Amino acid sequence: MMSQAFPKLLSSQIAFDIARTIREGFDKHYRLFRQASQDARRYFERGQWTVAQQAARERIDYYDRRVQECVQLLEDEYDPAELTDQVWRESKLHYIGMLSGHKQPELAETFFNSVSCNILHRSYFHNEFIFVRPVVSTEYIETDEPQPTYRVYYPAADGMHFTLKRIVTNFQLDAKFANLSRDATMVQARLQPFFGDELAPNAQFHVLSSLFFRNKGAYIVGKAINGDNELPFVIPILHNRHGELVLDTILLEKEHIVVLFSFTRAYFLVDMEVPSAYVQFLRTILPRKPRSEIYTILGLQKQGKTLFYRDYLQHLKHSSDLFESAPGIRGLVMLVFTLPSFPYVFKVIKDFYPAPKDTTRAQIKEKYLLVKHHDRVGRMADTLEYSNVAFPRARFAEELVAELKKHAPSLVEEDGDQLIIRHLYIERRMVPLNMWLSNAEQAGKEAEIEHGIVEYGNAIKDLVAANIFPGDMLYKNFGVTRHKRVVFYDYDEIEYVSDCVFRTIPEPRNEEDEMSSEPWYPIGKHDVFPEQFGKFLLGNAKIRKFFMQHHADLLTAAWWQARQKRILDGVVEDVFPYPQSVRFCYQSTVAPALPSLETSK
Ligand SMILES: Nc1ncnc2c1ncn2[C@@H]1O[C@H](COP(=O)(O)OP(=O)(O)OP(=O)(O)O)[C@@H](O)[C@H]1O
Repeated sequence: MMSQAFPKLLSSQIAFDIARTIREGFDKHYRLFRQASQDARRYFERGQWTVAQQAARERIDYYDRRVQECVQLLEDEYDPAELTDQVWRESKLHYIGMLSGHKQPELAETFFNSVSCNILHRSYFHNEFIFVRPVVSTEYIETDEPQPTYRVYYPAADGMHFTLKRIVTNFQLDAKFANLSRDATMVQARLQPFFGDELAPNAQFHVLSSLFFRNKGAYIVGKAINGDNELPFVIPILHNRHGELVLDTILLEKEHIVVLFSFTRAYFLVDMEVPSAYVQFLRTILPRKPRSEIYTILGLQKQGKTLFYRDYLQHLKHSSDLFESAPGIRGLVMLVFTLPSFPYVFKVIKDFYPAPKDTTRAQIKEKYLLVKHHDRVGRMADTLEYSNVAFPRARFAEELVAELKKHAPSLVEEDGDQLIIRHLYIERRMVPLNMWLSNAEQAGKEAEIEHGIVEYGNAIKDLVAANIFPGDMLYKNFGVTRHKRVVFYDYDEIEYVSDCVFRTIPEPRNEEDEMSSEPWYPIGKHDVFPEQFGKFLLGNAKIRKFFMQHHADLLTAAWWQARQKRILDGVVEDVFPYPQSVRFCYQSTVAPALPSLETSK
């Protein structure tokens, strides 16, 4: 039904000017956002890894900066008294008009919300002033640029080998391939079971026109079609140790592709004129991934956050279960709750922390921000940060309300039938590793215990490669994902590996030292004694067995010191977002002909 307040005429010049200022603010944002992806390509071509990492980090803040700039412009220009409800209502309508023919209308709408909500007080949030739902359709938006969103190739007409090479050369990377023909042969061999000996008349490849850049890789994303079958694929392009390009593998397993786009990784840099078209394409290869997560992994995290919130509100409407404390050991600094029917957890920073925690809310927020900006290497969960979230009070278990009021009174407010939480983080729910291990133990599943421990050690090693020391390494601080990967989620004690001092415990000087229950030697603020990790981690005999078999090195200061030295030497480590076993250079038949990427740092 049309709102009664819908204006017949748009009469306010201010409303028009505000809409134009916001649109110009958004267009500037998106221009810079695309520029970052174009720069990423150049850094990749030249192998400038440190610069690339830095630029990827900086891009995360572009959005908030542009919103702030825009808010500032409007606040400088107008008296708050001029910004009446009528003006905002008209601004929104002008804005809708300005988005006709726009290539990123959904993002521009979100930008409007960000700016207007920044200026308006919360109690003024009103459906008529912001975009609660998308108004402008993103269906069938076509790019005006010479290259379409995806290119189509026909191997039956052009030959499979030629087509595969063409797919790669069409990206026109300004760097030499070591031996593209050899790599294309490997790709062709992996695709052989899909295409068989005779191609169907409709055999084709659809390949997204822009490369996906992240860390030291560039990824070709597409799908193969043959008859009624579709096969999504991703081809990572890397540098070998001579700085030449190689196709490292072709990922065809659904699980490998899903994990590549996981919420535990840094965002990709992809140059897209029409992002919604990329999202639509990616949904065909990742059908279970919500659109919110796809936008996020493409670096459009504000859009991801907006869509997530819409999904969440809809879920809330269509469910009836209660929010309750998350299963597992309660945190000392975070109060964690969940809605069983919804696969996420909500984390609130408590007001008080018992010893030995020595931190503040500001420091904890800083650590979460650090993780947001850092390469999460597939081992740290991404978090969405929200302010002033209104929950229906009736959906909260009484014990949970009591816990919230007890542990975070400053953040919780009851307002009629709503419970408002002033600040929280939302992240994907996992099975806490301590629970996973004890479930496996009870069920007598040794292989699962082994898997959990191997993954746990690998998670720590990947984090270390990314210069992250988890601080608190207890199993309860790690979770197991749907894909049975172990991921870290407790960030309040995180440190950079480069800032730590890894030490061996000194030999006791005398009998008194030996008998002392407290350390007799001085301990610095950043000192870490890896020999002591065993005390907390190896109480269980089965866990101990597997740990010592696979990760005994984690218990020696020497291992940590060696890793730290590489970081201080400026080495950017390779962390592969797929198993080593699928890499072409691991295929014994061709291994001698390929350069070893293990050493290509
Ligand atoms: N993403 C998640 N999925 C499932 N459970 C989670 C998740 N994050 C946290 N939890 C649960 O909440 C508990 C506390 O979370 P977290 O470790 O983040 O809090 P904390 O206060 O920082 O903990 P600590 O006292 O170890 O510092 C975990 O032990 C786990 O049981």
